[in-house]
Amino acid sequence: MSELPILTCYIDGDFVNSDTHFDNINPVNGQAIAHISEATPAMIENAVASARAAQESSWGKMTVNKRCALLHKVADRMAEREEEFIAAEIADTGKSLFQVKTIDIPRGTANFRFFADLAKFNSGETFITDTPTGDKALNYSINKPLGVVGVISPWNLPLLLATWKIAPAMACGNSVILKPSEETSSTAFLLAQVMDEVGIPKGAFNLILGRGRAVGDALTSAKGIDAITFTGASSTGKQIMKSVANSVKPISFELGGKNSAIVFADADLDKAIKGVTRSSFTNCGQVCLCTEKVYVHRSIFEPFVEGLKQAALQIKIGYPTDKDVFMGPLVSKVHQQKVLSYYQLAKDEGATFVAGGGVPQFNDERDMGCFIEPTIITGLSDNARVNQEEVFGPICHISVFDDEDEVIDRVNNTDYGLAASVWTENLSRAHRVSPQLDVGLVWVNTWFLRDLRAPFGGVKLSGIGREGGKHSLAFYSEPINICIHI
Ligand SMILES: NC(=O)c1ccc[n+]([C@@H]2O[C@H](COP(=O)([O-])OP(=O)(O)OC[C@H]3O[C@@H](n4cnc5c(N)ncnc54)[C@H](O)[C@@H]3O)[C@@H](O)[C@H]2O)c1
Ligand SMILES: O=C/C=C/C=C(\O)C(=O)O
Repeated sequence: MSELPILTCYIDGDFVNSDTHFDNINPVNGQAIAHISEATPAMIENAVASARAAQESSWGKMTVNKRCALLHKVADRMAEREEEFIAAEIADTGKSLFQVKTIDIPRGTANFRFFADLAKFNSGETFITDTPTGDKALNYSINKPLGVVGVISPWNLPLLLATWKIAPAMACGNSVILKPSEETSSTAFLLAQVMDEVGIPKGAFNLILGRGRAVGDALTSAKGIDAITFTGASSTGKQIMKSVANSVKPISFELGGKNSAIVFADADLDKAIKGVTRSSFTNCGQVCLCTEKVYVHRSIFEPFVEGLKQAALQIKIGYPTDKDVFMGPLVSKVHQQKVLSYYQLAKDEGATFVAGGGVPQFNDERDMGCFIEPTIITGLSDNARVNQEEVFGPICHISVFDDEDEVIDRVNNTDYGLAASVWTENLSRAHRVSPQLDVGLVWVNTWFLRDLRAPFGGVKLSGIGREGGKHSLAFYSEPINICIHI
């Protein structure tokens, strides 16, 4: 084995290596930066047994105040090790230092702090009941943990999305087994170190590393898993549904999207151009909320297209830690080839390329990486494959529209239903249009502005259920109603 570090699993309070490894690749230059130890079936079984034991004793029986105090300590320790988390997230994903410092890592700690506070208010309901015989009964409910929760997270916002599930699950008294994406194991491994350093009881948090089909599938089909919370592609969600079907357990799905931005004639044009630049190209377009379809009113179509083109051409692509870099590489060679295949499909479908369409040349090690140009296209129908399928890369298609009802119908013409953004200075229009969009999240004159108390999730192929605030507490709890005849 080379001198590269080995990222191991964390099971029953121990860091456990296996004899199966695969390389962790830096997408900036295609170089291996670590070996990942892939969990074996026996290790997964041990993780489930350990999680069950902890949930039935040390962790599940701990008072909510003590549990939440420990989760605040996790956040404290993550903050102390912030620089390591930043470096690890960049090494795995290639995303810009700006984004990692302002979004990914701060939300990792914020997720723990938010739910460590909120879980103390995870209260039940009480009813005084008039009985048919004229006396009374007291109905009250209490919230119990689900038990052992399998957490499966994606590679695009690795720490943010893993802790968005782990924090409420653990705050509600569940034990968790985290299976992060095989592309991005590093911050999950650091999180396991933090859990260990803080003294989270063994088994309350377990980490199993490895590939989706092998390890993820084993986790979802394992006996002793009481619920699955998953964020990832809709196609994977379908696989997981089949895998858990025989056991009938709660599932929380945050899946794919094919999100639109609508720019009305009365929009603030500069604000809309800046906003759609962010919503199309942030994280190299690898955010489930990113805009891949832009609908612009005919009266401002030309100036908008030109403005977005200039904004795209000014995007600095390069090393994640270089000054002013907005876009690093895509997460992997496989994903780069997938996105480039959609660029080719757009060409084949007859799109006009307003900007981008290829791979930037650096004439250095970065040419071995997974870089790609931010791309703007026009001229395709709404039913073109590029306009129906999720690309999950830095590309958007701009279409012209004439009236409100038309554009609402066109935005809803998709099997997905995650997010949309509406750009208008007309208050009535904002409130009239937003509820008509078949999505879970609408932003007006902004994008990806988050309140952790708000419901987060999608409809149709974009998911099942909501995360955030009381919605997370509800998913990770089992309400029990108790009726006392007075
Ligand atoms: N709705 C949201 O909040 C949200 C957030 C981020 C990403 N996503 C979606 O995720 C996708 C990109 O992420 P990705 O490529 O990591 O998704 P993915 O579905 O390929 O993988 C997600 C996770 O599932 C695991 N996995 C893969 N196959 C599995 C199986 N058969 N059983 C169990 N686990 C399995 C992977 O190892 C990974 O940990 C995009 O479609 C994006 O839209 C959605
Ligand atoms: O790529 C998808 C991003 C999801 C973001 C969140 O779930 C969040 O901000 O809580």
